[in-house]
Amino acid sequence: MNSKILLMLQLQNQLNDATNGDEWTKGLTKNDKVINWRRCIYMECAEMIDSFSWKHWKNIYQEPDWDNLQIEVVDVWHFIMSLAIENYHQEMKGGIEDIAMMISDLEALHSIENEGSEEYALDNAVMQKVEEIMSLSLSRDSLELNRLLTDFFELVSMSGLNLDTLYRLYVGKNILNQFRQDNGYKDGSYVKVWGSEEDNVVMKRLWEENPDLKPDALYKELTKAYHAFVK
Ligand SMILES: O=c1ccn([C@H]2C[C@H](O)[C@@H](COP(=O)(O)OP(=O)(O)OP(=O)(O)O)O2)c(=O)[nH]1
Repeated sequence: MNSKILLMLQLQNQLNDATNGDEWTKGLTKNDKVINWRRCIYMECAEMIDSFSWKHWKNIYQEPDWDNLQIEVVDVWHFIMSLAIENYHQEMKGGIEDIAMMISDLEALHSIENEGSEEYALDNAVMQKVEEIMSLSLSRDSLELNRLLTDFFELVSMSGLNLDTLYRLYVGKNILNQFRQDNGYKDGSYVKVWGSEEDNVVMKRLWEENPDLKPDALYKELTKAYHAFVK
């Protein structure tokens, strides 16, 4: 079984427990808000498309924002794992280990494990892949989890990521999401821009500057950086 996949699923489960309460797999948060992971996926997909200058009438020569695309890919990954955990729970197919095992057998995972992609695909090909993920999540048919995961891993590769870089960015964003929840994200008191930078950018920099940092230490660094700007 792929250990990185298992760890990411465990971290996602913990983040969702902390954000939504322990019973989130039933489809409701502890505040009785309906959870719709498919909607989360297609809305993040729309944000992904915005990383490209897709409007044929505006800023037509602007280069794609690949850094932003990668962050959105990682956001969608949070939601795809959540949907998989919910689906396995609701259809009594098993728990996190079972999902990790199923994912470990996917051909598309092997291709991002082996070849480290550092190349970006052509803009239109990436947008088409994003739209495939969008249409699978918009569909009212029963969930095609294998297809969704396969399309997602293909997108990972097309965005210049591989399993190692996805893993590292995912752990960083997961910690930031937890940090946001602990600092008033739900009630709106959280401040997203720290000085002149967005929290996502600060997290990415701290994480990239210190490759040996452990997730707990990243959380502490975020706390320091936040309190330097936000009292
Ligand atoms: O139950 C939840 C709810 C959210 N998320 C994560 C997924 C994603 O990483 C992030 C999305 O939250 P939001 O849309 O508020 O933030 P964002 O898209 O990261 O904001 P921005 O792009 O402005 O940084 O929160 C979860 O993991 N579980």
